Amino acid sequence: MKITIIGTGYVGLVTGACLAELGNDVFCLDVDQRKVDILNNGGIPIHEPGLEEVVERNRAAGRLQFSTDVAASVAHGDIQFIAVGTPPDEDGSADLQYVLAAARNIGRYMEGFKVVVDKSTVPVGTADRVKAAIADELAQRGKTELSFSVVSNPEFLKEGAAVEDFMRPDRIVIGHDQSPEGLHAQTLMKKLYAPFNRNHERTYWMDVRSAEFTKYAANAMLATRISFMNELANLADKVGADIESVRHGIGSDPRIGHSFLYAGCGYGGSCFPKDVQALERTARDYDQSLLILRAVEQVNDLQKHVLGKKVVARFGEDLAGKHFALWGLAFKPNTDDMREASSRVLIGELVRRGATVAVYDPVAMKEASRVLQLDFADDAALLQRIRFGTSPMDTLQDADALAIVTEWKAFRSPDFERVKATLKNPVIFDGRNLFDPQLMADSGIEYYGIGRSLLARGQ
Ligand SMILES: NC(=O)C1=CN([C@@H]2O[C@H](COP(=O)(O)OP(=O)(O)OC[C@H]3O[C@@H](n4cnc5c(N)ncnc54)[C@H](O)[C@@H]3O)[C@@H](O)[C@H]2O)C=CC1
Ligand SMILES: O=C(O)[C@H]1O[C@H](OP(=O)(O)OP(=O)(O)OC[C@H]2O[C@@H](n3ccc(=O)[nH]c3=O)[C@H](O)[C@@H]2O)[C@H](O)[C@@H](O)[C@@H]1O
Repeated sequence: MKITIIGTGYVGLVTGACLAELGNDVFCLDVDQRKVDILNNGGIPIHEPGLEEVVERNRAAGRLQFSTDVAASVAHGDIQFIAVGTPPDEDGSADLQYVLAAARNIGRYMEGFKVVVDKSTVPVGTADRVKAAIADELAQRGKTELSFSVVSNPEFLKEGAAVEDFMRPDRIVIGHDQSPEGLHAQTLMKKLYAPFNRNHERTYWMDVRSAEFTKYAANAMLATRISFMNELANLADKVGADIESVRHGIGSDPRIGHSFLYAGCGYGGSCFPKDVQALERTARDYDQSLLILRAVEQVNDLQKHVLGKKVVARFGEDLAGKHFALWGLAFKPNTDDMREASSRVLIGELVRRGATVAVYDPVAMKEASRVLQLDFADDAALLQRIRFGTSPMDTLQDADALAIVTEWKAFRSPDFERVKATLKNPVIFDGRNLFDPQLMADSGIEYYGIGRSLLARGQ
């Protein structure tokens, strides 16, 4: 099938590459000439495991092309995926300017029937606005006889496992209407997704608004589980319980399940923070408040300070003259994405209190350097307090303590004797609960996890 993907970011590039891998003829459009140049020169603008190979293979086979040519992109695909960003506006709502610009472009150039698929995460009712934008452009061209259908097909992939998630989806949610165009769109979407599930056992067909809502409901539920566990972990620290034991204890109930119950130093990324906010904003537009989600957001904002608080409790408010090692910068492992990463909050807190830090991340160093320059644009002196290390061990030199923010595999089994010998004080603040507190105690390391009180072990 001939497919156009509008927006070649995380979602657009993965969607385009994976659909090309299944034999489709895919045209990826982006307004960012730099991105398109990188892709056309055999590079890849993001770090995503396995993606480069899929892109390269399909580009070489002529099934995947990248361009900034809007007219050609509209002419190419019978199905036009909109996968542009929907960042938060100042009031927390999703900023739809990129989605609507993409829609207008389709209306401006289309010459035959198109299925327009909203893959971006968009508030309930956006499909109607996309439809109106396209219809408006067609009216301006005097081409109202041209027909199209707008379908909602939200994406559930996770960064760091995006190719795998796209190729082996738990579910495919498709919202369409019951008009003749909507039913034709359903037929085309069925054909497109047939290789993922021949009998469509994983596809959930629904109306457009429910599909749009499903995406926010999923992210809000996942964020809720995390904030719930984080709040309990903070209490576990006080009452002397171990949140890891509690996690196993509750996760074994199939009604609860084991996934997404890891306490830590807060959730980050481009989606949970913005989607929780956007759903709250939608509720407000309808004079309803989502009390739970407001709490989820507040708990997360506080949780990003939890490591900083533990550092202050151990070393005091004034950290001048103190030096810390920090492992992990990206918001999660296997990505270089720094959006809303907890590391940024901790680094800010340490350097503002006068400390210096040496940081290391297996893949996010370049992106971190770019982002931290923006974070400290108003106070370049603070930026001088950050050193980018060459390895995890390198950061430990002269450090008073180690803080871990991202659970990269490479951090899971360090040589603890060496860690202890290199640090000035054998102190670890572990924001992702990588280590066993008992093992740490036995190794003579002063260990601060999240909700892993040693009291629980009678220490
Ligand atoms: N990143 C993720 O893991 C996931 C993201 N989503 C959602 O997917 C959407 C896209 O997210 P990302 O891929 O992360 O964003 P991104 O920021 O990585 O990529 C968006 C791309 O769209 C391009 N763009 C903007 N306006 C354009 C236009 N008019 N025409 C062509 N290209 C245009 C930008 O230059 C950029 O390259 C968002 O709504 C997000 O919430 C959904 C599931 C997972
Ligand atoms: O809409 C989106 O963009 C995507 O958002 C999340 O994916 P992503 O943000 O890539 O990463 P997650 O693995 O969900 O992690 C998000 C954050 O939660 C944190 N987290 C995750 C799980 C957990 O148990 N505890 C926890 O603190 C992670 O450290 C990370 O900071 C969802 O998992 C995807 O299904 C969704 O498609």
